[in-house]
Amino acid sequence: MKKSPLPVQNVQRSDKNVAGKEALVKLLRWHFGHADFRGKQLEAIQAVVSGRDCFCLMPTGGGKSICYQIPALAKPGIVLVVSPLIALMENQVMALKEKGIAAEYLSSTQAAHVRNKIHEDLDSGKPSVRLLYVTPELIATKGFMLKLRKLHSRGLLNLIAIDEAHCISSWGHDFRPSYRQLSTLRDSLADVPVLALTATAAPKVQKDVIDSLSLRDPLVLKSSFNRPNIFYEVRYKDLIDNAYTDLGNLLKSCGSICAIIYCLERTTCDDLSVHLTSIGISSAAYHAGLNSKLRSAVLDDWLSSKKQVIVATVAFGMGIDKKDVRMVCHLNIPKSMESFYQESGRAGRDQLPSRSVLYYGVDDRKKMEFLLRNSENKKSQSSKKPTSDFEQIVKYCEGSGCRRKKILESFGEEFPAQKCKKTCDACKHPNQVAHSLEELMTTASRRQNSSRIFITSSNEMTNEGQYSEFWNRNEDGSNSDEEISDSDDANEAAKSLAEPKLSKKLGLDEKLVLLEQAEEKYYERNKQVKKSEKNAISEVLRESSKQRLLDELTRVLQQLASVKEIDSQKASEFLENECYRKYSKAGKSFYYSQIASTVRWLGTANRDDLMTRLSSVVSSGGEEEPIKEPLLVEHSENIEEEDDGKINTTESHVDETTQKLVVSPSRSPIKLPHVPSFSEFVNRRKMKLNTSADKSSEGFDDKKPAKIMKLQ
Ligand SMILES: Nc1ncnc2c1ncn2[C@@H]1O[C@H](COP(=O)(O)OP(=O)(O)OP(=O)(O)O)[C@@H](O)[C@H]1O
Ligand SMILES: [Mg+2]
Repeated sequence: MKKSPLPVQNVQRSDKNVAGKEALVKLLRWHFGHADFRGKQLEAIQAVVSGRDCFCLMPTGGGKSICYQIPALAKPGIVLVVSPLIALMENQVMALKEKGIAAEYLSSTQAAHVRNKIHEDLDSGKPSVRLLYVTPELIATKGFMLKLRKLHSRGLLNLIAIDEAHCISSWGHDFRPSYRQLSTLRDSLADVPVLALTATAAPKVQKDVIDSLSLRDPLVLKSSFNRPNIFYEVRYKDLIDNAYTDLGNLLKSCGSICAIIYCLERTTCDDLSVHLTSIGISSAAYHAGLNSKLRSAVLDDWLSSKKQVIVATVAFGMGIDKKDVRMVCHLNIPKSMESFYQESGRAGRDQLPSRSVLYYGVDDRKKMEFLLRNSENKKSQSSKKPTSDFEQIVKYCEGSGCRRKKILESFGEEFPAQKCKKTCDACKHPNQVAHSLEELMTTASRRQNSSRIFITSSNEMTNEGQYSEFWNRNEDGSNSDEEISDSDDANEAAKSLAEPKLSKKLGLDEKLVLLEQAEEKYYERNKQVKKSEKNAISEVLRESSKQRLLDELTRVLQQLASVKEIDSQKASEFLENECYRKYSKAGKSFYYSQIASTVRWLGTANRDDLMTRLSSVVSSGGEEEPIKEPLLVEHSENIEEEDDGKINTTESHVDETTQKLVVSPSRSPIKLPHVPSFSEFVNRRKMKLNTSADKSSEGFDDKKPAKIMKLQ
């Protein structure tokens, strides 16, 4: 049953010009059912009720909303709340209405008659609304500003609250150009107190917010950003078999808890949600690729605990007030410590023990570096440094020592590790974490070369419009009247890397394909690039191919433990050189195809195959032989693609006296198992995608030669 609202009280004490605590606590208890104020809530409320500007920094879930909701009940007039998301406004207005508090929001998504009703109320002599939620875009319109001035002239504007105020700062992790226009509020409504609220802790953002809103001698309230009820943990993808399985097991071991899983890509959200559902965890995907109806249905199901786990991109969560989220997982590394703090902070808003688990992978790090570098290059005039912000979260994952300390110190807050009291994995299991990090470093150093691919590629793609949205919201978006985007920008960029839809765990193989596709797209759009350049095999591609061969060979040699004679480093160089010599003139597509074919051959090779093909790099156990020129032994089948697309089979052997490769037409049928060429591999995948119904076509179409392969 709804409570009847307490009449609006003028709680300002005439003697001290400070609102009385008792009256404010009474309002809090009556309307919200909380026993007392938390942290700095009371100070913030008293400041704004007495007419002073206030800048309020409180951690996620700290209770910032109360700081403007109570003033709306404590003083006559309207509290104007500026909020960045329609979903967030809806959520809060609904909750307030349920408590019997007269709150409304104005948005272009509402039916005209609803909006008209609110305007009528505002224009009336005595508006009933106490809290009016609006978007920054609406504030920027002349008509609405005129309305605000009128309200103000009638003494009806009590307070202007800017929620998620960090959105005004381009230093912040969630900059919204439309927030910039809020700087005009101070000029137009000079003596209305302004309350800026944020959970963003970076000092440069704080200063930017205060300056941009022209806050006058504001009371600056800062709470500690420590979230003692959250246990922080990092899991290393490179050291576990499958992150999906690991995550599934983790969730299962926790019982039917409420959780949020953040992924970088929409496709991953979909895939992971399907996986979790298949193992009996009720889950749903949420991202900007779903239509708004579906998204609100998913949100409702999750808020009402019909669904246990929501698998989402960063489009999800700002200001969502679900108290009992017990776990927030990041399946991919976030773009900054600020983003991580905000997102992980959605766990445990009820202050009960909760958990943050970040799955860190070297490949993910490279991908994120790639995206950030693109965005940084694109916005070269801007002074922000996404990549250096990113370093903080990389250190969080890759560094030893207390995780909590790292989070807090990145926000300029001193925190001795002893205070953590074993509430992070590094403090609770220091040896285990140190061991994992050691293993990770070994893996990472092996892969160092391949990281260059992404970095180089990102530089090449600087001008690509498709990547421009990654770091911040669209800076040209200001003309889209009240168009509040909750799209997951990172996702757009990632998506273009991730198509066609890939399997759950991206291997180097797929990544190279994606890179190749990205390169191809780039060349297509830059007609001035010469054809010859387009087809050249770059050093970067060669290095990455070597690495790819090395990875596969290492894996194969681990399986075939009896093969001790092959030096994988030399062997991978040998194999790469072989492909290069053969296809350097034909161009990178053929070269690449041959590399892929060799990798697949490695995957099927047995001891004898390896010993035969790699005989030149097999050590005899005594003195090491120098690597011979890669002209020697071919594996018995040698597929060459001719201009007409036919495949000629040749056989080769080494002439013992001359040590030269002798190639002769094949006399015998192919002996080794068929190794699909890269084109066959690609075409088969296309076929699979197109005719998924026809699951029976297992074999490859041998009549279709590799020539039809064209990367795009
Ligand atoms: N004084 C209080 N006592 C108990 N609970 C409170 C108090 N103040 C707020 N809360 C509760 O804390 C939760 C978080 O509040 P709120 O949504 O205002 O946090 P926030 O600081 O705005 O977080 P975010 O940064 O995520 O938006 C809510 O469920 C709210 O009811
Ligand atoms: Mg909030």
